[in-house]
Amino acid sequence: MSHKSAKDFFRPLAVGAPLPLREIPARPSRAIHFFDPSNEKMAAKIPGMIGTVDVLLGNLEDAVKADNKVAAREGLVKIAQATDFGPTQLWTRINALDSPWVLDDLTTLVPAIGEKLDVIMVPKVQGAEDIHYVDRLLAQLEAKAGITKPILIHAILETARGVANVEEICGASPRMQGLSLGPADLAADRKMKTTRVGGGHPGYLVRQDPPRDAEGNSQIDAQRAIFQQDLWHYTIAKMVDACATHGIYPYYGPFGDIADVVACEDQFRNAFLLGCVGTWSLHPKQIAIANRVFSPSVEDIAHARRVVAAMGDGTGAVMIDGKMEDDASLKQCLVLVALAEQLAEIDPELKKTYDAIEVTA
Ligand SMILES: CC(=O)SCCNC(=O)CCNC(=O)[C@H](O)C(C)(C)COP(=O)(O)OP(=O)(O)OC[C@H]1O[C@@H](n2cnc3c(N)ncnc32)[C@H](O)[C@@H]1OP(=O)(O)O
Ligand SMILES: CC(=O)C(=O)O
Ligand SMILES: [Mg+2]
Repeated sequence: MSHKSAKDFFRPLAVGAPLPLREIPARPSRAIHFFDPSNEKMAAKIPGMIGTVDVLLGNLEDAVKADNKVAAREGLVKIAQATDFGPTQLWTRINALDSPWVLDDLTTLVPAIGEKLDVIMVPKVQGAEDIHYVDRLLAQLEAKAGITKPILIHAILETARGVANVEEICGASPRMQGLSLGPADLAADRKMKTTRVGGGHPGYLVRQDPPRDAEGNSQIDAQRAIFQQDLWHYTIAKMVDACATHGIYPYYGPFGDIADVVACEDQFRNAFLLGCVGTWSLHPKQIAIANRVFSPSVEDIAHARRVVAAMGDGTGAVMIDGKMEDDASLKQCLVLVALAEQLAEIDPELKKTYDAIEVTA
């Protein structure tokens, strides 16, 4: 197998294409809000959402009817050309690489709105070869269109082979911005016996051991606590490790039970705690949930700042509220403090909230 030299990653893949980035910027992306550009009612709401959400994503793939694929592509071009997105990023999800639409998606979008597109999400990525294909094609199209900044690639992890190859996918190109979990297609591809778009399942559980009677016999019919387990823990953890290794960003994905805002918040928070930087929003009501969950809480920032202040030069150990803090807990606190600072730069309300926190001794 031939490998590129390390330096090859910093050369464009087409003469005249922009130089690849050496670091992926840590731009806030708590919610990636999906809209169907062929749905006129939905599309009309998009300009008014700028500044209320970190990322707006024009979706061309699943959830767009086959008859509307061209209208969605053209609708996205129209919206992007007519709109100043200000602080909000513009992403798209193109059709799958084996579909009849994807080539036209790329050859239309890059020349028409390539300067405005921050990230292209590629669905059903199976391995590095899929990223290499998009990488080279983007370079050719960028060069031809005179695009000045490289368009980044985000892969959806939604096939068993994609999960098995997650490391090579993350490292396949300097364009790789991040990964999202695609729980619906992944469940189907793995032949999981679920019927949902993300979230939990009441059947996936662990039950408390049965109590025993005086003779030591198990009382299996007794009332016992059950603990629902997280179907996605393994994949999200694997994704987070692969992204952290490669300096790119992991995201949860869709939560299809739009009405269940409580379980949605739980699922998002599990992903936040495990290391994800954001999630998807399918409906306007999920944006506020994502923004809340993926912004560190006042309590966490208050505690983190206390640890930072108490740790001085960052070495040694101190006791705070009966707990030992040292270099390693300080590093965790610094992750939260850095995230809060980054979010405060783009979110004035959050800045006020974080500025008002008093650091106690
Ligand atoms: C597994 C995967 O691939 S997940 C990713 C693909 N799926 C998607 O992208 C789905 C995107 N979301 C949607 O299509 C819709 O939100 C649906 C189908 C889930 C629900 O749509 P509706 O039944 O119309 O929702 P609802 O009636 O609550 O909508 C309320 C308002 O919000 C608007 N709205 C709904 N979703 C969105 C959205 N994603 N963006 C902007 N506006 C929206 C509706 O147009 C409606 O406007 P109105 O008040 O002026 O009539
Ligand atoms: C996110 C997505 O596309 C899926 O769950 O299949
Ligand atoms: Mg999918």
